[in-house]
This record gives sequence, C-alpha cells and structure tokens, in this order.
Amino acid sequence: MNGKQAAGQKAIEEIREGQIIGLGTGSTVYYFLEALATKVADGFNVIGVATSQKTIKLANEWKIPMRTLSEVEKIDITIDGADEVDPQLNGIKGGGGALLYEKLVAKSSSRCIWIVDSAKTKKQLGAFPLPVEVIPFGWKYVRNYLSEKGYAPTLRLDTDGHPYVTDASHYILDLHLNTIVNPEALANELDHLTGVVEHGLFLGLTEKVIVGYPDGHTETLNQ
Ligand SMILES: O=C(CO)[C@H](O)[C@H](O)COP(=O)(O)O
Repeated sequence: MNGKQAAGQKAIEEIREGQIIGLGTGSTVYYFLEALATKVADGFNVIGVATSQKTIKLANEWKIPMRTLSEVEKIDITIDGADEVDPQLNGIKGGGGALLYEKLVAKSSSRCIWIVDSAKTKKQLGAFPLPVEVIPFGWKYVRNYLSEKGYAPTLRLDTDGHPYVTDASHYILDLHLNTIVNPEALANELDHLTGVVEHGLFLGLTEKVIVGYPDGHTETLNQ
C-alpha cells in the first residue's frame, strides 16, 4: 500500500450504480480504475469518460464501458489526480499532459473529486511547474512572452528529445514559478494570451480531495 493506492481505492466509495464517471489520468487514477474494474467485472453498471488515450487504453483492457465526452449529455462525477493542492482545494494539474481534456471533463461534471498522495498538499501552489498547453504554430511567441514576464517557461520534451505532443496535438510549456502568489490573476492572464489553449491551474473545480498516506490511511478535505 502507498498513498496513491490508498486514495485511489478510497474514491470507489463515491461511485453509485448507473453513473457516468469522468476518469482522470495518472498513476493515482490507475488505482481507482483498478478498483472500478473489479466492481464492473462483478456486474456493477457504470459508463466511463476518459481524459486521455492512456486512460482509454487502461479502461478498455479492464473492460470498463466507455463513451467520449461528445457522446454523453453530462458527467455525474469525475475522479482525477492532481500535482499540487492548496488549502482552498485549488490545484495544479497536467503533469501527465492531459490538462485540456481533464479540465473539459471536470467542467462537464456535477461533482469532481481529486485523489492525491500526501506529498501533493501544499500551503501555496507553484513549486510544481505549471503546464501551459499551446498551439504548436505559436509556441515560440508564447514562450518569449512568458519568459519576459519572468515565468521561466521550458518546452516539454518527450523521451526522444522531441516536443511532447498532447492528445489534442498541442505542445506544453512548463512554467517554473516556485510560488504562485495570486492564482486567479495568473489564470486570468493565461486565459487571455493568444496561442494558449489551456493551463494547469484548476481553480474552484473540485469539491473534495482524498489524501492518501504511506501507511494506507486517508483523509478527506472538503470545500
Ligand atoms: O494532471 C494529471 C495528468 O495530466 C495528473 O492527474 C497529475 O499529473 C497527477 O498524476 P499522478 O497521479 O501520476 O501523480
């Protein structure tokens, strides 16, 4: 047992029969999917909407019935991971590169719950590099703008040293900020920058965070 596993397994208690479930991305969500797959194999009836190709692959392997976001009218609940969470339950997401689809699925959901290990809870956001998804055509313009602002952007690369390409065919710039003093102001600035498709600041989008600890116990943080 580790913190991610503890949080992922605990989240299964939030799921009800017949629900449409947003399925996040990452190594913590893996444990939730594993627990969900066990229930589905026992005849539990749910439908999943994935936030990435990685999650679709896992869900298919585990025979979880799936739809795309455009095939459903609404999502009842989304279970997703996060890279950092502050006491207001704002967070940074996108370490796994799925921030655009994760935000779309979160915004389509009646309820959104994050599952994290205890190392992810922070007094202030910003130690984790903030991902910004950009149109490849304009990545240099956006990088230069963010660089002049002192946000220390770096282009995310894949294991071959090529630009990392998201599921929606965009690039990612990671901002090395150390501390984000005013997340709302930064989100607003990034929302209005030409060439930015989405950023990893998820503000006011989750109602509950399940924190898992290395000894296997969990704690729930509520809005
Ligand atoms: O935002 C994400 C992917 O885009 C993930 O939820 C986030 O990176 C946490 O991942 P992990 O559970 O592997 O630590």
